Amino acid sequence: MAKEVMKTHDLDFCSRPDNHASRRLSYNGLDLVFAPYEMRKLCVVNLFSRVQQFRPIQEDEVGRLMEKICQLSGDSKPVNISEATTCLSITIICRVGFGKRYAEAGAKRSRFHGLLSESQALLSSFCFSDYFPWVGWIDSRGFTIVLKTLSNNLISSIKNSSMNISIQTDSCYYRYGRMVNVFLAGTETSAAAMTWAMSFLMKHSNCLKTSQDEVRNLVGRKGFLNENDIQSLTYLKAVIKETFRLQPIAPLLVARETLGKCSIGTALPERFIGSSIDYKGLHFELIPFGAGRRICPGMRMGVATVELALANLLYKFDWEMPAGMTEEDIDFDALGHCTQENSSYPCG
Ligand code: HEM
Repeated sequence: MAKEVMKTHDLDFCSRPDNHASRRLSYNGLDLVFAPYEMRKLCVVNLFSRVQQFRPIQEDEVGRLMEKICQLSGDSKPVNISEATTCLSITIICRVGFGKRYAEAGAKRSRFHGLLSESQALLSSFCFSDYFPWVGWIDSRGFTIVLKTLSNNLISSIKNSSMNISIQTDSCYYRYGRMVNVFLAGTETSAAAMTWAMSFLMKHSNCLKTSQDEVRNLVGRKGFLNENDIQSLTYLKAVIKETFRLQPIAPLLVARETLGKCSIGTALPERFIGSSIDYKGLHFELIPFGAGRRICPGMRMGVATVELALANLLYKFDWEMPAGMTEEDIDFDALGHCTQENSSYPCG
């Protein structure tokens, strides 16, 4: 693959619609090249589609999250769902992809979290920075240090396994670029989906009650829902689809402007009960993961994380708005963003 450093200005990004084109991101001569085909192969064939590989990890991490929330609720502290779900997504991706717990990355962990937030914020304001290049780019060096450690683990585990993937070692930045892309694509998306779904349920208390009744009646006193239990949760799955319909994650994370006002109907998960409409790219009424050749390669993993976490959050805890707030205060037109400074959720 041809690699050239783009220096038109400090920040440059190139993405062509061609399916096999590379995506290139440069900062001060540091070249990150994303090759969609290889990235898909990394995601789909080798890592994130191996259900048996990520299931126990997801269950373990969701279990740890429940324990953390138990502690917070025992101390009567509010839970920052956005931050808790971001920690959950990052930790699962680190463990599945790199065999390492995000929480065990020590001092680098919080730096890593900050870098992800920064890069996400920057991608969201992408057009703005085209016009104002002085806004700067994510701390690429910081990202490189963390991802170097993580991706070296990944590379040794791939080399020691029977996975059929060729690792290019000619440019370490080339490799890290692909890692950054998978991280950005896989963490904020799943976390945003969980946060929106919880916000939806908090705003619609009748849906919250129906979902909770379904989950609790199904498992009784079992204590924890696993992947097998999830398959029978018809109503919860409908709530997740309705959340995808009302708040399609990817277009909301990357800024878009609509040409006109449009109405998307009332919030009603029941519309999906008994309906064949699914999000797997075959029904264009609902395509939160895209469709066709470029459909999200992390769809199964993303959905599995969202379903498992939500089911257990609803099973284990009774939820209410923080003191002084009502469901009318939940604004579905805007997504609040949590920063490191105001975070209260202890990761790990
Ligand atoms: C609920 C969670 C998620 C949602 C809503 C979501 C949504 C999307 C969407 C809409 C796209 C663009 C598809 C297109 O271009 O037509 C995409 C691409 C992508 N997603 Fe996801 N995603 C999620 C989770 C994940 C996870 C967990 C991973 C990886 C572990 C992942 C990895 C990727 C990658 C690598 C791409 C780029 C694929 C390409 O360019 O060919 N996603 N995702």
